[in-house]
Amino acid sequence: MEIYFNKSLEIPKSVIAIGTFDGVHRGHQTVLHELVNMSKIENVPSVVYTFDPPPKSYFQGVPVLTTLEEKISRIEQIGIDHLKVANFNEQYLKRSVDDFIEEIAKMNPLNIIVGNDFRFGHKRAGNVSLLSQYFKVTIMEPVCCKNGERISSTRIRKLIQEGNMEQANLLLDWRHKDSEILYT
Ligand SMILES: Cc1cc2nc3c(=O)[nH]c(=O)nc-3n(C[C@H](O)[C@H](O)[C@H](O)COP(=O)(O)O)c2cc1C
Ligand SMILES: Nc1ncnc2c1ncn2[C@@H]1O[C@H](COP(=O)(O)OP(=O)(O)OP(=O)(O)O)[C@@H](O)[C@H]1O
Repeated sequence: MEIYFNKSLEIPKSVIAIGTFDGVHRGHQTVLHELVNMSKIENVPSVVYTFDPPPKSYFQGVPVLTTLEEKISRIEQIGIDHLKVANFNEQYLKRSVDDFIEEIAKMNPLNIIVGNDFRFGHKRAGNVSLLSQYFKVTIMEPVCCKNGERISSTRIRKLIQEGNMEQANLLLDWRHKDSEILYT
C-alpha cells in the first residue's frame, strides 16, 4: 500500500472511501471490503482518504481508539492500494469546499463511499448532497450488532469508558471475526 502524508494523489481512475476510520471497527471493515470489491470490478485502484488526528479528537479531545500506525496496518491488511492521510490541523480545517473537491477530482473517482452525515470544508460547509453534484457517491447500509445498534467508534469509546472491554473488543478486534453472535 502506498501512503501519502499531506501529499495529493493524482491518478487517472479510482474508487475512494473517505472517513476517519478510528478503530477500523467492523462497520469500517465492511466499508473497506466493499471498496476493494468495487476496485476489482472496475479494475481501478482503491483509495482510502483519512484524517489524523480524528477531527473529533482535534475539536473535542475524545480519546483515539487506534494509533495512526495501527490504523494504517489494519487498512493495509484489507488490501487497499493507496492511503491518503490528511494531517487534521488548524491549516487543514480552513480548506474550502472547492479546494477539497479539487483534490478529490485529481483522483478521478468512479465512486466515493462516505457516511450519510459526511461534512467537509471549513466550518463543515460541504455535505453529501454537494459532493454528489461532482461525483458518484455511495452510502453503505449500516452494519449493526444483533441488538440492532449501529457499530460506531463513538459507541466503542463509550463501552471502553464503561469498562466494558470485552464488548468493545468484540466490535473492534479482528480476532473475533464471528463474535457479533455473542454480542447481545
Ligand atoms: C477540507 C476539510 C475541512 C474541514 N473543516 C472543518 C471545520 O472547519 N470544522 C469542523 O468541525 N470540521 C471540519 N472538517 C471535518 C469534517 O466535519 C469531518 O469531521 C471529517 O470530514 C470526517 O468525516 P467522518 O465524520 O465521516 O469521519 C473538515 C473536513 C475537511 C475534509
Ligand atoms: N456500522 C457501520 N456500518 C456501515 N458503515 C459504517 C459504519 N460505521 C462507519 N461506517 C462508515 O465508515 C466510514 C467512516 O466513518 P467514521 O469514521 O465516521 O465512523 P464512525 O464509527 O461513525 O465514527 P464516529 O462514531 O466517531 O462518528 C463512513 O463511510 C461511515 O458511513
